[in-house]
Amino acid sequence: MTQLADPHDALSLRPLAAEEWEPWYDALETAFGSVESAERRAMWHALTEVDRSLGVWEGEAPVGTAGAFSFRMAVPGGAVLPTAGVTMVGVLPTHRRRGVLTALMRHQLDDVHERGEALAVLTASEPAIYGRYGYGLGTWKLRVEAPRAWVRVAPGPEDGRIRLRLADPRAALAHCERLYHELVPRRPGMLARRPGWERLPVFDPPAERGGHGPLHCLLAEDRTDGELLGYARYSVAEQWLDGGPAGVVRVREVTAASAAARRALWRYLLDLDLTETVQVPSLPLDDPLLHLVGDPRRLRPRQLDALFVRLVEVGDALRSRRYAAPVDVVLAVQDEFCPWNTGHWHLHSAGPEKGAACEPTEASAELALAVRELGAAYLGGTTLAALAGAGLVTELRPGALAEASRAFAWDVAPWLPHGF
Ligand SMILES: CC(=O)SCCNC(=O)CCNC(=O)[C@H](O)C(C)(C)COP(=O)(O)OP(=O)(O)OC[C@H]1O[C@@H](n2cnc3c(N)ncnc32)[C@H](O)[C@@H]1OP(=O)(O)O
Repeated sequence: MTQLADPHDALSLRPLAAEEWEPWYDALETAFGSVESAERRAMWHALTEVDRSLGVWEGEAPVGTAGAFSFRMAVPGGAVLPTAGVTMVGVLPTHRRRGVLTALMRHQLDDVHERGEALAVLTASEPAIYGRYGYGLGTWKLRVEAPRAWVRVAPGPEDGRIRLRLADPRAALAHCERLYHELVPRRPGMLARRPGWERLPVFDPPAERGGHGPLHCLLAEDRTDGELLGYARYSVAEQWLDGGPAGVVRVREVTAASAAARRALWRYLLDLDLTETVQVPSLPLDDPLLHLVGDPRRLRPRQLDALFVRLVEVGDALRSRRYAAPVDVVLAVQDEFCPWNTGHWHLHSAGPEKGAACEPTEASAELALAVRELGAAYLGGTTLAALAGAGLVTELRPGALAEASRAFAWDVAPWLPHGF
């Protein structure tokens, strides 16, 4: 147990005990000002890793919460690394701005470090909160809302091979999860789902449908041998206006292993009878849908922040990914919250086919940046050059910025497949 330095309260920080979960989660809901459906609460209860859950307590009452999931996340080059997925962070309105969150983050990052996880990630309720703890914005997402009348996918040459079939989402789940897992290493930011997490993509309690019908699962299979080449999950809200039918399609996920399967899935989703609008809450910035439709402007894409990334162990993290181009650079890293990372790091790699080395060094720095900026650039979705343009990375040896920026960038945009 850790006492918090607060002149007025007797606040202590300690891990959660399993039987304290209900009041602990009540405190989290109060912090968010929301009440979840019984089904969602039960799902998060089942997924909570109690030994990674922290509370700040005033006597017996929880006033602050934070948890972590033991994820495995894909990084550039295809390695899938142990990663702490920070979650369930909340402080009661009565106890805000007294350092409760900072105490939770301190304890949590020390714990992540001791566990040997080089990375921590989170999605932020407000992006301004987590930079002070070293989290940088590492992935973005596109939100799309397409008027069906204007957006079409043209047929392609190999479409005859694809057979589309509707299936019960739960019955088809194991089949779809196999394909999902095959594709995880190909896109940085993808999360390999641990046992239990497969319920998330088909989670569909009636209380949360908001006027939509049940979730559907559409399978794209090879007509000749039945091999699963892609799937989509979506729901439809029926709606009738004076002018006629105006249903809304909400696409939760499109996963495809081939261009033909992807085209067939999108052609179906963008041309459902009685619907007028197709909403897609999250797509990668480089999603092929942008190139499949004749008029991408009509998709009305909006770019939003998604995953924040923190390098907890700079050397391990930088060694574990691949680099798009040869790089040999000394980084001066500043990390006030996790000072073991502060110092000069010599990063070198011969390019994407080779591994990388990253060791502490006494050599002169060539590029200076805070750990938050390394987190932002780590998955390859934000360039060091862009960060330097904002004054957040300083070039100390001419040419070092262009060299490192080319190496850190990646040709597949990182993307977080689901919230947590
Ligand atoms: C991963 C996730 O779960 S994200 C969910 C986060 N939770 C929520 O948004 C729920 C509603 N909000 C809350 O519960 C709380 O206000 C929290 C958790 C955001 C902050 O908790 P607090 O205990 O008040 O934070 P704490 O007092 O430790 O503040 C630390 C610093 O962060 C700053 N800060 C806190 N909240 C915010 C915010 N929402 N926006 C910007 N800065 C903030 C504080 O001003 C303080 O800055 P300083 O170090 O310069 O003085």
